[in-house]
This record gives sequence, C-alpha cells and structure tokens, in this order.
Amino acid sequence: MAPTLAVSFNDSSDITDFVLNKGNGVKGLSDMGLESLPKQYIQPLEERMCGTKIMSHESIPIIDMSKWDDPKVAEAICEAAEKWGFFQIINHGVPIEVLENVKEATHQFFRLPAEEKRKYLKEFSPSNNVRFGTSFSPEAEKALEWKDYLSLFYVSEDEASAMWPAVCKDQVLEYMKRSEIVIRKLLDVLMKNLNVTEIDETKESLLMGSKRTNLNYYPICPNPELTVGVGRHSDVSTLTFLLQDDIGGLYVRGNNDSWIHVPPVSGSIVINVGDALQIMSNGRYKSIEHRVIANGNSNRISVPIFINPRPSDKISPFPEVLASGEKAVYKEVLYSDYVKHFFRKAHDGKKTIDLAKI
Ligand SMILES: COc1cc(/C=C/C(=O)SCCNC(=O)CCNC(=O)[C@H](O)C(C)(C)COP(=O)(O)OP(=O)(O)OC[C@H]2O[C@@H](n3cnc4c(N)ncnc43)[C@H](O)[C@@H]2OP(=O)(O)O)ccc1O
Ligand SMILES: O=C(O)CCC(=O)C(=O)O
Ligand SMILES: [Fe+2]
Repeated sequence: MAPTLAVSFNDSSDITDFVLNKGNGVKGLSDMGLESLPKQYIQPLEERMCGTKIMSHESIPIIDMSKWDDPKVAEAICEAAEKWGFFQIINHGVPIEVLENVKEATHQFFRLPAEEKRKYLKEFSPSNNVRFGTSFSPEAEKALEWKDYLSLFYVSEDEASAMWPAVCKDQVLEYMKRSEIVIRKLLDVLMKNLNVTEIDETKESLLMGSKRTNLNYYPICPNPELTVGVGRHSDVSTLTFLLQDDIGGLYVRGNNDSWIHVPPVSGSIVINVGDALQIMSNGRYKSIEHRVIANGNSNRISVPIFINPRPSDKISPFPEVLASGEKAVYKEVLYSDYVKHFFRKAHDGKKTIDLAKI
C-alpha cells in the first residue's frame, strides 16, 4: 500500500513550490508515493524513449587500464574519444572503497530532511560553489526533468571543508583526489595524439583548470515512460569522469538516430568527451549526446566529476592541431560565457556548441 500523503496539492503551482522552493525535490514527490506523474514532468513525445531505436547489441568500448604503458591502451583511448566520445575504464586505480563511499555519501545527502537540503538552494546557499537543485534549468524548461542534484564547484580543500555539506564532503574530496591521477593520464594520452607534447601551465588550466562534482539522484518515478531523468545533452566539460551505480539507464547517441545503453560494470568509470575538448581539438574528439531515463522500480544515483577549463579561460582550437594547415571550425569563446549559455536554456542536444562554430 502507498504511504499516506502528508501533503496534498491543489494546483500545479503547489507542486512547483513543494519541489523547487521548499527543497523537497522530486525525491519528496517520490517518497510520498505519488501515483501519477504531475503534468509539469510530461515530456513531449519526441523526447521520450518510446519509439526510439535502441541498439541492444552495441556497446561503447571498455578499456582495461591495468597495463597502462602498453601503447595499445593509449591507442584504444584515442580511438574511443574520436569515434565514440564515450568509453568505460576498468582497473583504473581508484580504490573500490573510495567509489563505494562516495555512492553511500550521495544517498546520505539525499536522505537529509528537506529543511537541511533547502539550505543549499541557490537563494540560501552559504556559497555560490554549493548548489542543491532539481531538474536542469527549471526557469527555462517547458517540461521538467525527474532528477535532483547537489553541485559542488571545487575551489580548495579549505573552502570545501568549510562550505560543503558535512555528510558528503570528505567522501567527495577523496573521490576527486584519487581520480585526478587517472584524469591526468587520460589527458596526457589524448594530447600526445594531437601533437601536444607538453602540458604547460596554460594548457593545464585549459584542460583541467576547474572541477565540479555533481551528486545526481533519480528517484523512483510513477510514470517513467512519460518523462526523462536527464534530457538529451552533451557536457560542456573537457572530460567527464562518471561513476554510476548498478541500476542502469544512461544512453548514448549512436548512428542513424539510434541510442546505446551504457551498462553498469562493477568498479568501472564512464569517461566522456565534453564540448570544451571538442572545441580545443577542432572536432577531432567528439562530445556525444546522452540522456538518462527515469525508472519506475529503483532509485538511481550517479556522480560525475566535470573537468573543465577555468571560467576565465578563452578556449579555441589548439595551435598544434592547426599547425598542418587544418582550418579552425571553432572560434575563441570565454569559457564562463559558454557555460552560462548552456545553463540558461533547457537541454537541447548538441546545440550549445553552435555558440563557438565559425
Ligand atoms: C545540473 O544538471 C546538469 C549539469 C550538467 C553539467 C555539465 C557540465 O559539464 S558542468 C561543467 C560546468 N562548468 C563549470 O562549472 C566551469 C566553471 N564554472 C563557471 O564557469 C561558473 O561557475 C558558471 C557556471 C558560469 C557560473 O557563473 P557565475 O558567473 O557565478 O553565474 P551564476 O549566476 O552563478 O550562474 C549563471 C547561470 O548558470 C546557472 N548555473 C550555474 N551553476 C549551475 C549549476 N551547477 N547547476 C545548474 N545551473 C547552474 C545559474 O542558475 C545561472 O542561471 P540564471 O538563469 O540564474 O542566470 C549536465 C547535465 C545536467 O543535467
Ligand atoms: O546519470 C548519469 O548517468 C549521467 C548524468 C549526466 O549526463 C550529467 O550529469 O551530465
Ligand atoms: Fe552529461
């Protein structure tokens, strides 16, 4: 039997208030045992999964990083970034315990009462670097997405210790610290393949000058087929380092309008190319559209680390890539302008990158 409803809604503005302003998020709706999806969450037919072509026999590459020095590993990484924009890594060196701890900390944060989580809404958060929210860009969206999140922009250990929620800060910091070695290795390999032989201070800033970790929570949804967890988008990062749990539901755009599932692989990390790297590589590495479905039976979490340029960096194709006479297909853009452009509209596939196209 569904639990008794502690809150009842008279109209749709009550739901918006409950979810967005009171800090209950969609988890609050789900926990109430809501029997049907509120109309704000009903996505247009073309954004739903039904009727789309799913390539169940295809899968993105899984790359074993244990033999790191083997040139075949480097080759596989570069090929995956060029062809797929998405791959999974196993035996990457981040201890399983660190991954398990950050997943548990994510559950702990979302289990907090709404009054606690509400303290991190944009209007109340003690820091602009800590933000609890729901959907993606609710003011800009015609239909909302069935997801809550906590977004943590990394400035320093001290700032994080002072400002990030106590239930998850140590676990997220450890996860970010342990992932850094892997991220550097990946970027090293990807850069060598572009004839960028040295990652100096300027390049280091452009490739990995800022980091943001999101804790994503997708609660059980009463009508998952009518909505989305996350709509079609490409990330605006250089690379995204994504930990998912064992539920599944992430899909990547394949050829000819098809979609390919990214199956949970125990201990693995999903890596994807973001728009910033597509721009800096002049299109050699591709940021691929992806989306997450809603689930009717299980709560799902994921923990992406977005590795980005600094907000004050100007990004454009690297000179090394254009040295052989290749024509630039992207112009220079200020990275913070690019990110603001992304956040000020609803998810819209690959459209953000049009801002940088020549
Ligand atoms: C949330 O669901 C998501 C998220 C994603 C994210 C994918 C990524 O690739 S994130 C990588 C983002 N890059 C960075 O964080 C780079 C460094 N940061 C910056 O450049 C700046 O912090 C900034 C993001 C540009 C914010 O600049 P600031 O000048 O401080 O301006 P604000 O007023 O704070 O924000 C501008 C505008 O963006 C909205 N916004 C900012 N941060 C977030 C956030 N973490 N989550 C959601 N929205 C955010 C903010 O509300 C402002 O909009 P207004 O309409 O209020 O003006 C992928 C998929 C998902 O589903
Ligand atoms: O939850 C996932 O698996 C992916 C989430 C995502 O695409 C994002 O946060 O950018
Ligand atoms: Fe994403």
